[in-house]
Amino acid sequence: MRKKVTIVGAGNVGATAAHWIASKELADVILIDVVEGIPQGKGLDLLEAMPIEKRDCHIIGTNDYADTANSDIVVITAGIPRKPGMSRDDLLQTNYKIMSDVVSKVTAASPNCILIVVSNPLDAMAQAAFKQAKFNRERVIGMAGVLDSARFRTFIAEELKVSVENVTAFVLGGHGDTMVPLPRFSTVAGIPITELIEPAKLEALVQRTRDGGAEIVKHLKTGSAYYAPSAATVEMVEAILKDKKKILPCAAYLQGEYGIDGLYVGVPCKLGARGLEQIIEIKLTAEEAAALKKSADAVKELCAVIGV
Ligand SMILES: NC(=O)C1=CN([C@@H]2O[C@H](COP(=O)(O)OP(=O)(O)OC[C@H]3O[C@@H](n4cnc5c(N)ncnc54)[C@H](O)[C@@H]3O)[C@@H](O)[C@H]2O)C=CC1
Ligand SMILES: O=C([O-])CC(=O)C(=O)O
Repeated sequence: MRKKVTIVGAGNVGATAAHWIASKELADVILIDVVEGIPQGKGLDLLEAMPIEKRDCHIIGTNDYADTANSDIVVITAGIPRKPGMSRDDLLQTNYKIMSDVVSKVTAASPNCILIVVSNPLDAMAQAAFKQAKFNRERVIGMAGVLDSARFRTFIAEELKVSVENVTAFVLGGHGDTMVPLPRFSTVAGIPITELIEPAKLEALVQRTRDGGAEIVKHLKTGSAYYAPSAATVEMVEAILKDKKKILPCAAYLQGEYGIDGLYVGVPCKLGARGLEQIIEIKLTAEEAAALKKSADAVKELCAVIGV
């Protein structure tokens, strides 16, 4: 039997994630939304692309959580995106209400699923989902670091005019202005980028990465990025479905790792069939550790506002 992935929120990120999943033939997809007609229309439209793409995935759109029953993975993209002039944190109260509603429904329908949280502000939403779902931390994971690292990799590849395939990068911390790109752990064909890009230029790439979401919002004006975010989400989905044991930067509930306790923050994680299978602790310099702490403190502040 094919695996079943539910995507909550049939908007830009949700529908595009469904597209990537189907194009890679990873699983059957249930697209669910509160708006009537949109998930049904997008789901059927995508299903009708399958003969052309030669992919046997079944896709349906629905407003009924009964259709999502016993999903292997549930991706939550429900919520409002930001507009120019807003920070992700401005979405906190609205998206917290939506997250609470969604988590109670998906966990009732799929008590054994793995939850991947995408809605912003990401780390606080992951924390809210974790507290409400009452799943163990292996089964509630937030998507941000894969996206932030992909942006950093893009900028490095463009700067050095090398294949994106040569570039690896790590971005830790919360998915906000205080995120922590780590040049020391970013490489081109195994060569640390600190050997290849001079410090001032590198700092500019780091800052562009931190502002990567806002850069897209400024162009789009009506919403935020969705191609790279959905591709990043689907890399996590694939790692879990295929039990790849892939190391990816994800938001995970820390219990003492990196000196942080009881909080979702982005760190290197191993993803496999059980979800979050391991948190990798790397030794940070004093400066990197201070930046990570500052980022975690910003997440903690947001969580305190909504009491999670
Ligand atoms: N973690 C990350 O790195 C990223 C997070 N995001 C976040 O993802 C979220 C979605 O972004 P977009 O898809 O661009 O927005 P969108 O507005 O295109 O889609 C959101 C969808 O959620 C639906 N929705 C609202 N309340 C719902 C509920 N209670 N149940 C089910 N569906 C509901 C809406 O009807 C809409 O179709 C935003 O919060 C955005 O900030 C976006 C990009 C990257
Ligand atoms: O910028 C936003 O609001 C959406 C997002 O999280 C991103 O693209 O990094």
